[in-house]
Amino acid sequence: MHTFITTRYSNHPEDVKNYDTGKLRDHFLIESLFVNDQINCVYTLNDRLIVGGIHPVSKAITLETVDQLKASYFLERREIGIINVGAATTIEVDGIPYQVSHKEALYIGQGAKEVLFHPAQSGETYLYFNSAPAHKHFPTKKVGVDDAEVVTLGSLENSNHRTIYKLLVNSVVPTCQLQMGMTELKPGSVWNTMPAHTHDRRMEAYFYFDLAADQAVCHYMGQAEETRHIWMKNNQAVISPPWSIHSGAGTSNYTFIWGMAGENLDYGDMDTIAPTALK
Ligand SMILES: O=C[C@H](O)[C@@H](O)CC(=O)C(=O)O
Ligand SMILES: [Zn+2]
Repeated sequence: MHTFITTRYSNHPEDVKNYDTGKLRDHFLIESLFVNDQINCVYTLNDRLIVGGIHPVSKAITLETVDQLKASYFLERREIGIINVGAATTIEVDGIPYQVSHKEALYIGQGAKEVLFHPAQSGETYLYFNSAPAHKHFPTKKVGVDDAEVVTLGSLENSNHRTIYKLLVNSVVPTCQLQMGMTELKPGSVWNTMPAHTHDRRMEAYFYFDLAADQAVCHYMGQAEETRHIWMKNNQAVISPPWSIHSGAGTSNYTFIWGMAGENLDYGDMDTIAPTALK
């Protein structure tokens, strides 16, 4: 057994108003994703997304089923999206090897029985994943940065100049409900997802990486008129309930992975909030 998983419950926004720093962090922050030869994950009851990290070092490790699923194998009733944030490696899906390089994604559809994560030949493998319930099979597909739908948003003047790589979105790969991508902040830009938004139809998880060890990101959550913040370090993730904004400002630039599950597959379905409307 090399998989460790904890459950996080859903939260009512009226309740979250009363959370202090520790309680906010306990409910929403995922501090430790990468442990040698382990899969570490969180099962959130927000759309039942599983958020996790895979770090094979001395041996190949499999995607094991977990008690939360009551399924004979992990992907029996689920789909998964994996993004490599470390050195190039091989992921085997029912015996078929996929080479996944740094910042490339692999979508694996419902029904794949054996998924094997190999350690990198050179360098270290860090794989970040999101998995959502799925009741239909779609083919496994590797998506590189060249296959992504790319948009550049913001400006250096507004400290939010960034490139959004939509990797696992329905124009690139068919999925049941999962959408994932990666946003890179340009040097000198620190704000992500500003103007902020909510999408009550879908929850979201953010994973911050490529952040220097001595720098931090202040992640904002909550309803627009009642925001809270969580200070985060490199390689940490945070859960955003459907009713919450999700935005951050770093003490330097960084990259992050966003992943969503819920009601529709329309990336553009967002209710934008003007910066002046935030409280
Ligand atoms: O619902 C979409 C997600 O929140 C992100 O794609 C937003 C983002 O990467 C950004 O604006 O920087
Ligand atoms: Zn969003």
